[in-house]
Amino acid sequence: MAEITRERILDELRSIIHADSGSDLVSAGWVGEVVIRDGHVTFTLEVPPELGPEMEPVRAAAEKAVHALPGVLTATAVLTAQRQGGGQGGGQAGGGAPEEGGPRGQQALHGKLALGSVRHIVAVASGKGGVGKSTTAANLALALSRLGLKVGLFDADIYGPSMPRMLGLAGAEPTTTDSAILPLENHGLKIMSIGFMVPEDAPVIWRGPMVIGALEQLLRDVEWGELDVMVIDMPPGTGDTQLTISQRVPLSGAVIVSTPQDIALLDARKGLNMFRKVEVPVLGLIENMSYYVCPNCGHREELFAHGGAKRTAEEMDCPFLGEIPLDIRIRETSDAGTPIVVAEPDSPHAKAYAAIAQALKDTLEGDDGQPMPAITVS
Ligand SMILES: Nc1ncnc2c1ncn2[C@@H]1O[C@H](COP(=O)(O)OP(=O)(O)OP(=O)(O)O)[C@@H](O)[C@H]1O
Repeated sequence: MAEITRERILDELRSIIHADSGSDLVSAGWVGEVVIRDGHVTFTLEVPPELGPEMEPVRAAAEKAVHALPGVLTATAVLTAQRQGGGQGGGQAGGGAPEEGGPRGQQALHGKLALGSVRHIVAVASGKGGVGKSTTAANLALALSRLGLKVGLFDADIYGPSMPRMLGLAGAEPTTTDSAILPLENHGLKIMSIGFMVPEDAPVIWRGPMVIGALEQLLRDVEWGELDVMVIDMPPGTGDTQLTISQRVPLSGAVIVSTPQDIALLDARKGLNMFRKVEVPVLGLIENMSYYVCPNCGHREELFAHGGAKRTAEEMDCPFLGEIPLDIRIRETSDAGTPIVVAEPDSPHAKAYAAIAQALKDTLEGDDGQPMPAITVS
């Protein structure tokens, strides 16, 4: 089978001419990201915003041309609007404040999404993958629900959406009406995940603008109804995608999950700085896999220099929300689709999540117990 390369695709796109300007797509500088994976090609066309509406036929022609290349199994072209001043660019969250319009991938995304009937939106984030962010997000959402709040959980972890499995909804599909997608419901939560919409192996080929477009569409089109809190399980890391979500979604604040090890804490600091840069309040740090208690003898072992997150929180002048032990029941219950907060509500682990949920609720509602208005950042 012929090898598909970026060059081969660009060559093909040079044959597509935009009639008005007489320029081909590559020379015009409109071809953005090109992702090739096992014969599946996805690319973005980043065009000046004023051309947007008339570019659909060009997009379709480009998609068809690339699809026709030998060895290409599927081709997807995504149209997105250039930021002011050019179509190319990029940058990482750590690389300075985003300029007007932000880094690549958020060009068409000025302003915040309006999620009118959702009172507070809280992002659960981590500087790196595998620290237990999704497990924490699920249990925290469930613990908030057990405090009497109406809670939604939005799984934005496009690189590995785990909520369908973790919340007992693997294989489920959301219902759609003419104008909206209805969230699924289980364990008292309203749940939406990118994992309900795409085949399991698809998310990894989505990058930058594609990710943002898909997430925006989901957030906008899902009929959440009235919610006290929406918990967003963020994609791990601190790159453009995370930054754009933080800028586009009217977050009340963010919670950062870290393990106690130094390296994870370094990443947690990056996460903290990312949210601060875009003026999203960091509501606190949670230390996951903090310690281990032997179920037989009750001996407590601090495997990874427990307490690192608390120290980091102090150093970075951010609240410390609490610690969750490393325990096989936390993993087993999540794997089985009924997280520990629901499966074993009286266990010390469920109580640890409950305490964090209470602290979070208090912060969101203000010290006097009165609901405070959602913080939005313009
Ligand atoms: N406190 C804990 N005790 C035991 N196992 C845990 C705990 N927290 C998470 N795990 C397990 O660790 C693994 C990774 O957790 P999880 O998927 O929540 O991480 P994550 O940070 O969301 O990862 P990613 O963002 O990379 O998808 C899972 O198998 C989960 O069950």
